[in-house]
Amino acid sequence: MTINNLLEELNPAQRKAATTDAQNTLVLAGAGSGKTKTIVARAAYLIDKGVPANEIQIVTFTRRAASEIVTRVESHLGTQAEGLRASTFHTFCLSILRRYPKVFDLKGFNVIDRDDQIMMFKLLRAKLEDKRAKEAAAKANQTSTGKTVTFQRSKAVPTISEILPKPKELVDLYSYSRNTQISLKDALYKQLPDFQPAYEEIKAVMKGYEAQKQERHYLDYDDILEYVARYLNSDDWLLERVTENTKYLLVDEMQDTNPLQWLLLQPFIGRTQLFCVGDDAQSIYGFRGADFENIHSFKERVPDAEVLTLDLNYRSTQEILDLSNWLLDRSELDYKKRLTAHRGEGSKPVLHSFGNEFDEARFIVSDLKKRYDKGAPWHHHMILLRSAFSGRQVESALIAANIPYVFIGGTKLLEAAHVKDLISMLRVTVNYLDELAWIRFLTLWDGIGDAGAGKLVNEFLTLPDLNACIEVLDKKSKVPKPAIEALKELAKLQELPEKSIDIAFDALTDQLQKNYEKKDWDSRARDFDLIKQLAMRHGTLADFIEAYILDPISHSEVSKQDNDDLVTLITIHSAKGAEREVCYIVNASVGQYPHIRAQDSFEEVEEERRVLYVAMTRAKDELIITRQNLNTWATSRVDGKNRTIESYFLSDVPTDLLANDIGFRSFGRQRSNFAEHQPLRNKPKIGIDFDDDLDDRSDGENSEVRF
Ligand SMILES: Nc1ncnc2c1ncn2[C@@H]1O[C@H](COP(=O)(O)OP(=O)(O)OP(=O)(O)O)[C@@H](O)[C@H]1O
Repeated sequence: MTINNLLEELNPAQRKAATTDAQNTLVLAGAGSGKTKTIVARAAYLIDKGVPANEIQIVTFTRRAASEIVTRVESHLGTQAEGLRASTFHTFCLSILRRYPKVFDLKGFNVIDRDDQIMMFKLLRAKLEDKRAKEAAAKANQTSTGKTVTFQRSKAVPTISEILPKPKELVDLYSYSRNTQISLKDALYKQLPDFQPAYEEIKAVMKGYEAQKQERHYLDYDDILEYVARYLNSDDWLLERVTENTKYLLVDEMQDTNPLQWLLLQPFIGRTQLFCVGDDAQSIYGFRGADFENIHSFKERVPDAEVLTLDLNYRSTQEILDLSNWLLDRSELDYKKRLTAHRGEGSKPVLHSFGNEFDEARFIVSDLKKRYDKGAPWHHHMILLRSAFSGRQVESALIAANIPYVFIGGTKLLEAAHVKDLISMLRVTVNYLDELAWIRFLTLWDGIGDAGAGKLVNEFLTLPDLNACIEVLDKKSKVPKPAIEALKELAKLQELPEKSIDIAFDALTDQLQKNYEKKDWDSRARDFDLIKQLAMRHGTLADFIEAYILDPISHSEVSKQDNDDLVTLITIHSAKGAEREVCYIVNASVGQYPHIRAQDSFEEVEEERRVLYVAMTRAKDELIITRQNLNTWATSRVDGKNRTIESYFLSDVPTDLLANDIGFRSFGRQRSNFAEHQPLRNKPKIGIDFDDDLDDRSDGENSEVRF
């Protein structure tokens, strides 16, 4: 296909965007308005105009989106598109870190993932606990030897686990602080206000975490971005090198970028043509720090920026868009959006209410079956969920009814415990200083506990290489001989990742089977074939490990065959870009949209509105919304800033927007009184603590969380 054919496929607004001469452009693209098509056309247009493909960098949020864009450009331009780069923010930054290691003074680092971080925080908490216990004992000792003894009932000193957030929460807090570029104190205030009294302890743990990362040459996800962002902002040599290879930067899903990502994009302004595409109404990652302002203030932040809008929707019928538009219209935020359906009219959405989740699941299954019996394939149907957990009832109903389905949005394949066990064995062979991988690997074996593993690892850290560690293992540990032999073999074999997986699997299988005996080992074992398929795509073991630590692929992404006829069960956060003929939004009940936990914050409620909007706009022909336990519902109220906070988005949907007469009925079983269910935790007001707002890191040296 020629570029002219491709451009002819676009509507005038899309064409204007794809062929713009503006130095910087923001394309505000409504749901289903052809965002991907426009980015593909933009890249193809630039290449056709003579821009070398390798001067164009496309940045997306998922590896899947990146490879889809490249494949589509290649299908239009063939070899002319060779060298076009599309990657996630993290992979883009990692390639810069790898290319200019001297600039960052980062020879030989290891990327650690969330699980590794959680493990580190666990260990650090334990260390702090130990220290406090020792201090308390020393104090008690002092008192008992003192001259005056007062017989007072002393209050028990709270333990660290009582006063500190859980390791997972600490990881999220740490990451939030870095991604939003706010101080730890502010992040704590926003994310975990109940833990503010433990600020000093939290700070100590975080400092310990950073010291340990440095010592062990670990980089976490946020380091990867922050190193590159800070150095690009301060090292002109680096900026020149990077921008001479990146004359055009195309950014997808701009609404999901956060302040750290903005910091990364900033130095490109003026040196690179920026072409950013996004939809503010689909911004649903605020909880991870995504910042609306990256879109709303684009024009002020980027000189001479041209802002274009795409609002002709190709996906859905007008009735589906009418309901989606209504939902946005009710917001006090101005999304300046009114989607119009290119396809014209169709059928109105329906809203069904049920007494409980079992009836709701039964309805969905029977509705699916009816449609299938009438000739609709399973893959025309998508069931949208709030969270993986909230889908359990529907999932078991699908299983019981023998309906084939794929689940997207659950645990990622490379995050599953048994897979990480195997990867830990491979990781130590890539880098023998990888303490976390050693601990995971060693504690897999019978007879090796945390303490024993810790001792061995401390010794490994003083040794010159992997072979020396293997010798120590052989002499001093309970790791069985075959596993030690396997490690030796793996040490020599770094360029055949799929073979390495076989060797590691053979060495570990008996022990893993034992460890996962009661946890569905047979289905877990099948995952290793999938891992091999992934590994085959990589030239070295190190490459494979790094790629999938950065962006763990989901189980279904690997196992799904294109010709499988399956219903899609998906979390809304995974459903961006997805579309199906028939979509079910499950459990759109009171307390779910907006979620009850969000109901005392205007910003969070608005994000919830956008979650529901993303879900609605996935449907092409039919939108079926189901809910439970509808008895009474609270109406809107007003927050401190006189903004309306809605307590239930669907409390008064105009009946003419729906096909059925929903009639608010109460349902027999499980009656609930909504008023009793509102927790309304007293979150403190959000504001900046200027005392803590250090902003003196212009030298690019320090890529750490601010205290
Ligand atoms: N100009 C066009 N002519 C015909 N179909 C189009 C055109 N532009 C987009 N489409 C179709 O509209 C649908 C939505 O496009 P696309 O997936 O690119 O939208 P999107 O803006 O990325 O959507 P969302 O942000 O909601 O995921 C696709 O099926 C696409 O082929």
